[in-house]
Amino acid sequence: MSRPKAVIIGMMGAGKTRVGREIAQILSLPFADADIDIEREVGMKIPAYFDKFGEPEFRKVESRLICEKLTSFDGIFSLGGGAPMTPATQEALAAYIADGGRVVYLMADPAEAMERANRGGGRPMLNGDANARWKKLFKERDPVFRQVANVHVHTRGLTPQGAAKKVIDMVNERAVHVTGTAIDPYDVAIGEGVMNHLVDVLGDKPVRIALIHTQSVQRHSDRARALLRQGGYEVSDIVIPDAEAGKTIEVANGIWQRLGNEGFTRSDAVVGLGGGAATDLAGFVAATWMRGVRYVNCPTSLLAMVDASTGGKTGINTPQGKNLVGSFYTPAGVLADMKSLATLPNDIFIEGLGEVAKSGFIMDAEILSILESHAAELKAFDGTTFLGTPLEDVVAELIERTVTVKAYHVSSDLKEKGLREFLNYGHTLGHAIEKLEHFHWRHGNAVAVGMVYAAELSHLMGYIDADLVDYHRSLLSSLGLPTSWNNGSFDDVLALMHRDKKARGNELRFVVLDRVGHVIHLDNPPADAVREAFERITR
Ligand SMILES: NC(=O)c1ccc[n+]([C@@H]2O[C@H](COP(=O)([O-])OP(=O)(O)OC[C@H]3O[C@@H](n4cnc5c(N)ncnc54)[C@H](O)[C@@H]3O)[C@@H](O)[C@H]2O)c1
Ligand SMILES: O=C(O)C(=O)C[C@@H](O)[C@H](O)[C@H](O)COP(=O)(O)O
Repeated sequence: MSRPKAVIIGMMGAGKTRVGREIAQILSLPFADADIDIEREVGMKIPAYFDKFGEPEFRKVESRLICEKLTSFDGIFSLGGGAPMTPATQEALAAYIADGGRVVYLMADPAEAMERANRGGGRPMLNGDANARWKKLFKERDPVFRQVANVHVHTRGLTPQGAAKKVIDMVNERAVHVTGTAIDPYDVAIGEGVMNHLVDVLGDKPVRIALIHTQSVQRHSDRARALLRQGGYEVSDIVIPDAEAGKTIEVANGIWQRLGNEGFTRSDAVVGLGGGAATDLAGFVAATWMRGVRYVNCPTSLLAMVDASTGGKTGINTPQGKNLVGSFYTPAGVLADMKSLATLPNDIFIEGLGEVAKSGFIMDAEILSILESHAAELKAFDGTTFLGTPLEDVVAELIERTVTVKAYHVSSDLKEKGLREFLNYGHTLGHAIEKLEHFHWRHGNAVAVGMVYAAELSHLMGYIDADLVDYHRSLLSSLGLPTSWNNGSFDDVLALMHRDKKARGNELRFVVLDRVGHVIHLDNPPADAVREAFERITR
């Protein structure tokens, strides 16, 4: 079955046909325009068809033709302005995206688009006061287009060739579209240079941007700040303490004070740049300032790319435990720029593999195969020589797959009522270890030990065999991750596991495997199994 390389949607006058043709030419692919195909099929011009049969009939023909083409045409396919408003077309586009397709929303400057739309003439939807009609349609269609497309390309000031090149770059990037109940859809873009989309993702509403980052990623924050200033924003550069020391109420309070003093309003925005601790804190500030402002994450560690920056869990630690205060608040976009990994130390890269392996264990067994096949190279990761090597593509695929697992769990359960809890595999013990180690143990390392613990518990409960427990140990240690911990008492661990967010009342709740790629809840397991599994990870 063929499918288009890209489908272009946008308002009348956005340049869908012109830019679409350019893209097709650059890529040596065929180009199709739905409006031209319709005219060919019905044997008359669209305005005449509208006059004779009316819009509903036109939409039926249009939708049928688009649905056919989405599974039979392998070029660049441009749709008519109103096409994505038809529910059947929306469903077909969603299926196309689910199959890896790229629906590109060409976002032209409204004045330029109106001018072009008027110039062309012959548009039945613009009869009467054309500009007023265009604006009205824009108001109706823009939110739908944003929802329907998984690639948003701003073209203001670009020539058709420039816009075509931008679309090609964005279509060739890896991206995971996060959508679902209670989520304003957004993309996680993965690739070298994706940070360049920062201004596009923030949009033109914010005047001020709080760029929140740690000192350790200064090289990347300098780049972000330059991009933001070029984009015309006033940038407040906010440096926070490194790692978990940044995830505190005192740090958040300091930032709230700055935002207040610097006149941040509800239409201003936050950019979180750094490891997971920085993006958790930045998201928390964005969620709480004026009860919520737009934010974009630029994760710079592997762990932040695959996990922390996506999904909308934001938060801080308290003396009582990890991530106990926070909110579910989704970003407007995530830019996982592979260039950031060039400065990432080896041990912090390896830590990130803990959450990657977790996603393999709970859902995508292909992740485990990739980890197995490349364990030695991954373990030897060296950021300074990494870019441009075959390993970069392996890592990009691991990021895309892991984010896809996360997006799946988050899409129907943003607020973690059930399904999302599966992402917490290994975290019940993991968080307890982090706390007892005063956060000197890295999160991904603690989760690795936590997964071995959960596997032992599952085995003791009869869900999995000893081989699968051994496989946890051998895979994780081949990547350089720890599989045991022996620096605290069972009673302390148990007390902390009772404070885990999955616990209910006095009952412990765990996430355990019943086979590779499949997880279940384990509620209130017998006390002796909980203790015995702990004994087994201390050896
Ligand atoms: N919100 C979520 O869903 C979620 C998911 C997973 C983890 N987390 C949180 O994320 C945190 C762990 O994230 P982490 O592992 O990234 O730790 P981290 O944020 O502490 O970063 C680790 C260290 O690496 C440095 N660093 C990051 N990127 C770098 C780069 N490119 N070059 C040089 N140094 C760099 C950081 O400054 C820090 O010193 C924990 O607080 C965890 O609770 C949140
Ligand atoms: O997104 C989720 O949901 C997760 O559980 C992902 C975890 O990998 C992540 O470590 C998260 O921060 C844990 O959240 P918490 O609610 O257990 O604090």
